[in-house]
Amino acid sequence: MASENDTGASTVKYYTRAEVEKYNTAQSAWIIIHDKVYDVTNFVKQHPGGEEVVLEHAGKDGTEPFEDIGHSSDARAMMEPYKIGELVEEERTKNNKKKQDSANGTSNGDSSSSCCIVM
Ligand code: HEM
Repeated sequence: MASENDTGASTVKYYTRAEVEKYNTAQSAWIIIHDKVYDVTNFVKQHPGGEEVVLEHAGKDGTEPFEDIGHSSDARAMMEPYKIGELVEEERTKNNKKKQDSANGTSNGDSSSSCCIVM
C-alpha cells in the first residue's frame, strides 16, 4: 500500500533529557536507549541482568552500558513494548547535523548568554 500515515508524528511523543531525568526511581523508571525513551518501571523486575543495573541508569541515557553488555536481538525486541517516545531532535546523539548547522551562525551576538560546553 502506497499511502501510509507516517508523515503524521502524532503518535510519537518527544521528551527532553531533563524530563526523562525525573523518572529515576524504582517507582517510575525511564531510560534512554538509542535516543528512544522507555518506561521500564514494570520491566526492571523481569530484567535477566537484574533490576539494579537498569535502575542505576534510570532517568539517564543507558545506551552505552546497554551496548557494552551486547544485548541480544531478543533483548532489543523485548524493550519495544516499553517504548513511550523519543528524544526531541536537538538532544539526540546521532543528530549532530543540526548542531553544526546552528553553530555556524555568528549573528547571535547575545553577550548575556554564555556558551555551553557539551562533553
Ligand atoms: C529496556 C532495556 C533492557 C532490556 C529489554 C534488557 C534485556 C535484557 C535481556 C533479554 C538480557 C538477557 C541476555 C540477552 O538476551 O541479551 C539482559 C541481560 C543483561 N542486561 Fe539488560 N536489558 C535492558 C537494559 C539494560 C541496561 C540499561 C543495562 C545496564 C547496565 C543492562 C544490563 C544487563 C546485564 C548486565 C545483563 C546480564 C548479562 C549476562 O548475564 O551475561 N540491561 N538484558
